[in-house]
Amino acid sequence: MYDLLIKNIDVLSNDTTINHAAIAIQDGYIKFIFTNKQDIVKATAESTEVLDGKGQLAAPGLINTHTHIAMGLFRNYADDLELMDWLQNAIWPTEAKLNDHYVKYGTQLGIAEMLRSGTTTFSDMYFFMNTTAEEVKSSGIRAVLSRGLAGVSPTANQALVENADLYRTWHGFDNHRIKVLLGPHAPYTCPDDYMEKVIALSKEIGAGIHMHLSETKGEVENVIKATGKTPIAHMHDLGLFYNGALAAHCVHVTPEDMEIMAENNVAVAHNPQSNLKLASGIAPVPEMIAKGITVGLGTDGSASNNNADMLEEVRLAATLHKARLYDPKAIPAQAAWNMGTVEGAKALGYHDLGVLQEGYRADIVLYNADQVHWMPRYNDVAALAYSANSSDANTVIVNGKILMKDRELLTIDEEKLKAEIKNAQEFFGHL
Ligand SMILES: N[C@@H](CCSC[C@H]1O[C@@H](n2cnc3c(=O)[nH]cnc32)[C@H](O)[C@@H]1O)C(=O)O
Ligand SMILES: [Zn+2]
Repeated sequence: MYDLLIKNIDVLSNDTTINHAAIAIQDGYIKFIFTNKQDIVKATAESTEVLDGKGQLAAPGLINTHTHIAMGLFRNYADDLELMDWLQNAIWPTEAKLNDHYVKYGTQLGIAEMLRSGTTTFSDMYFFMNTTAEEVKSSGIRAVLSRGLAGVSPTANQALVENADLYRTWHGFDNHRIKVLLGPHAPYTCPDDYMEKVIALSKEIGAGIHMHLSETKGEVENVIKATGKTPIAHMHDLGLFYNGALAAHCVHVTPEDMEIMAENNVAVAHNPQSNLKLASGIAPVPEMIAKGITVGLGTDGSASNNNADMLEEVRLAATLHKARLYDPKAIPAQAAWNMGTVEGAKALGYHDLGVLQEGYRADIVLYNADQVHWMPRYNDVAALAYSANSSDANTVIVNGKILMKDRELLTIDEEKLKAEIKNAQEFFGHL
């Protein structure tokens, strides 16, 4: 018996489209991809639920490797500032007014937006994370959660306790639909003695690391001034990478930094839109990939993007580096698509996610490909990277469960959500 069969469907598996296929899902995994008609007839009779995928393309769900998802609450709140000005003068004073109630609806807003645009996994760094975990649980999306840890904050030690609790409560939930990392925020908010506590806690409980690193020129210059080393080299010397890490941004990294990252399994969350908008720069992604570093894509928070649309990040990853290097082959469509899917999965420690293949986790997006901007259908990966709209995502499945069907969210009450976001806007007001 299969829990779900998607039939009459074109399936994007790695770089090829399998036409007229059927995907059989059992216990959250892709059990079979059938192409033989008789097999499909048989599987139809053996399935609890059958979806007709006519006119649609099944593709792996997008994987957002770096965000602060509840920051959707601050979308279009303070724009056109550079990182430190934006954080210190706009965002942090406003975040001081956050509580569980607002984070609940901010998280729901982000999850609704991600599901609607074909994202099935996100990696978050924020606070009030137990609330975020509850929203992940009830919405059915996949998430890797970390509690942002700022050593300079008055709640620095309490934050460590919260992150450890988050790990103990949620890590591994629902066959690893939820995982937990520690979230030391950044070099400029985490002094060395605090990083030592983070590393000790990581070793004690076995949790991995998610940190902003080498985001701006100013950050790198300040760390060099204080320690004589780049942020990557300094964190390496402190022992942060003893078991790999997920590093967000890595815009300003040297060839020596890249060697350290490659040798120590430091994966990168590349956030091209946020880096452009905060005027941080362009990360040397082709160079990092050439060194063997795993690079995934992220949106960063919706206050610095200003949306959670991963297809935009795929498109930017595919185009930005071409122009920077005057090389159309710098990041081909397939490489950008892989960064948005299977490479992102690897960066988050999932090795059976991000490709539609037997034995892989059933996180699947059905795109409505029967539209003029998809035609002609020479190359579906190129269509996704260069032509598709994220709203072409029609049906979304995570862990074998349908979370959006024909553009209707099945686990989120959108009308209530919109009303709550209006209330939040009134509460936070203007700067
Ligand atoms: N300071 C918080 C915890 C930090 S959560 C993660 C933080 O990252 C911030 N953030 C969002 N985008 C970026 C970015 O691009 N670089 C650095 N920090 C960011 C975000 O506003 C949030 O404050 C506390 O009181 O416990
Ligand atoms: Zn960030």
